Amino acid sequence: MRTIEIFDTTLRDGEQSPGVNISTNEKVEIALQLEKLGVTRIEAGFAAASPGDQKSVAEVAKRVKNSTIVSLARAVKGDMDKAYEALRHAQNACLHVFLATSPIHREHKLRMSKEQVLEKAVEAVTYAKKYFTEVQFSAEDAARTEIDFLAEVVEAVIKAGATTVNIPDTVGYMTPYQYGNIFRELRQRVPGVEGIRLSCHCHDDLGMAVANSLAAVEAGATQVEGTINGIGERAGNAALEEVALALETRKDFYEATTKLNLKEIARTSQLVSRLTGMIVPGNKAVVGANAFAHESGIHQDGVLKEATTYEIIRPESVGFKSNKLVLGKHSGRHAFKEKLVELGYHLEQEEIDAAFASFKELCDKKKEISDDDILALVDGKMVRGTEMYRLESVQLSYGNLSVPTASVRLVRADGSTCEEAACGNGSVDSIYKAIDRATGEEVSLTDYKILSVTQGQDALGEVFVRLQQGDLTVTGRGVSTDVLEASAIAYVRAINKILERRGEALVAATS
Ligand SMILES: CC(=O)SCCNC(=O)CCNC(=O)[C@H](O)C(C)(C)COP(=O)(O)OP(=O)(O)OC[C@H]1O[C@@H](n2cnc3c(N)ncnc32)[C@H](O)[C@@H]1OP(=O)(O)O
Ligand SMILES: CC(C)C(=O)C(=O)O
Ligand SMILES: [Mg+2]
Repeated sequence: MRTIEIFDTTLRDGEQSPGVNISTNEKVEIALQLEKLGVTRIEAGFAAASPGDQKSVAEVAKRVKNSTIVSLARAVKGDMDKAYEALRHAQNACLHVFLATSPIHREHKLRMSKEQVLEKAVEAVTYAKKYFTEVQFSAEDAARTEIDFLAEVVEAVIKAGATTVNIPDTVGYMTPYQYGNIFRELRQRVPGVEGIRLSCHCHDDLGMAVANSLAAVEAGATQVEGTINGIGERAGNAALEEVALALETRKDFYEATTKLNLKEIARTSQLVSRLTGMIVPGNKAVVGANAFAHESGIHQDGVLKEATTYEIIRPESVGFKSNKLVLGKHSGRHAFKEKLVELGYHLEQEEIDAAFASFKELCDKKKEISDDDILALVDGKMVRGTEMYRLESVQLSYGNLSVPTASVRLVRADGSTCEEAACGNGSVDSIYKAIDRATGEEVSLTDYKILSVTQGQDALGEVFVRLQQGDLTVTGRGVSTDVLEASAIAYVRAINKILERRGEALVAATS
């Protein structure tokens, strides 16, 4: 049985999903969960992309001990230097340098000849090897590259010291048969290929990312790259949970498996979904809400008699399990903390205390507290850096014949308060106009979603907003039993993120 290594790029390619942007603290939270899931490599970001990305890679590198931390870099010395700086504290680090090799990219994007691409790839790997033992080279758009040239590049970068060579299907163009053949050819023709990791990286433009990754494994790939829930640029990347479950469930066929702790899959998927705002569709394989639900009578009858009639994966094997701890009004801090650990959180005492206080408040409003309630609560209370504003109160005057008017009171990081009122086209609009006035920020609301986190009349509502200010796009999430309060919390959080990006929150807190 071969062991396939898992390279997770949720924090890099996953964050390239349009509209997604994850703060440093959120990235650390996801990375710690990925470490628990047992991924071999975590691509924490693209350090040269922005100071924020460099900081995120560095923070993840400091906190994660059992997975190798990777930063992406172009074949540019400045990019590699920034990656080196960010990865200095990692227990195990890997530089991931890429350069496109396909004719389309060579001609139109890089404007380089084959010879120049070959020379630059070798030069980049040689430079990276001065600082890193582990260097991964990716031939971007490898799948649309002439096979002779691709083999030449792979051979040259191996000679220059690359320890992993990745063959991405950057634009999701391949069929499984074609993609597998590339790996077969490279295995046959490239000297030295048996001594390195050969990696696949698939995109889902034609819905074949997972099938292509599995075809690569069949043809000799030793590492699979992808993201949790398949998030990523355009249609996304190969969903790692699907790859892992396909290998596990069909190891009779693939004769390969991963070292993932599969029981952590549900938790990881939920965490990534919450922190990115990318909602997992109900029918999504492995982690969708319906993945283990049976609707029709004949199926229900079969499952009641013997689960394997209609279930090829046991829900418990991927971490969908029944509650062991039932929390309520009479629970104390120990049980609460235990529940947080069970749900996959690694919170500081300050964060636990804040979440526990809200939990007790919620107990007075709700009879039963479900895991989803706790997840929503904790997520809302996670301390994410210095927050410039906190919503203290929101009041609304509304009637079907009058103009809605809202007043809000915000508390600044230094303890001072600001209060404003405004009219709007609807309740939410008036709240948002009042917050704009109180903060003095001009932003555009580009997305607004309401979800019910839990069920019943006393359900928690979750609001997700996306705001734009100039080039900045941020998201915010708020949870409350009242959707208008949740709307206000989400909006204030998004504004805090804008301020954090502009560096103002930090200045305000330290001045
Ligand atoms: C397939 C992938 O997922 S690749 C990763 C994609 N991810 C990202 O691009 C996110 C992060 N990117 C960024 O923040 C920015 O693009 C930066 C900071 C890297 C570069 O920004 P800018 O200097 O403004 O350049 P811009 O993005 O407009 O253009 C990219 C430049 O890099 C060049 N380039 C692209 N890939 C590579 C590479 N692998 N090695 C060297 N140069 C490259 C392009 O040809 C272009 O060069 P040019 O300016 O001489 O025409
Ligand atoms: C940077 C590379 C590996 C990439 O994401 C791609 O080619 O899709
Ligand atoms: Mg990619």
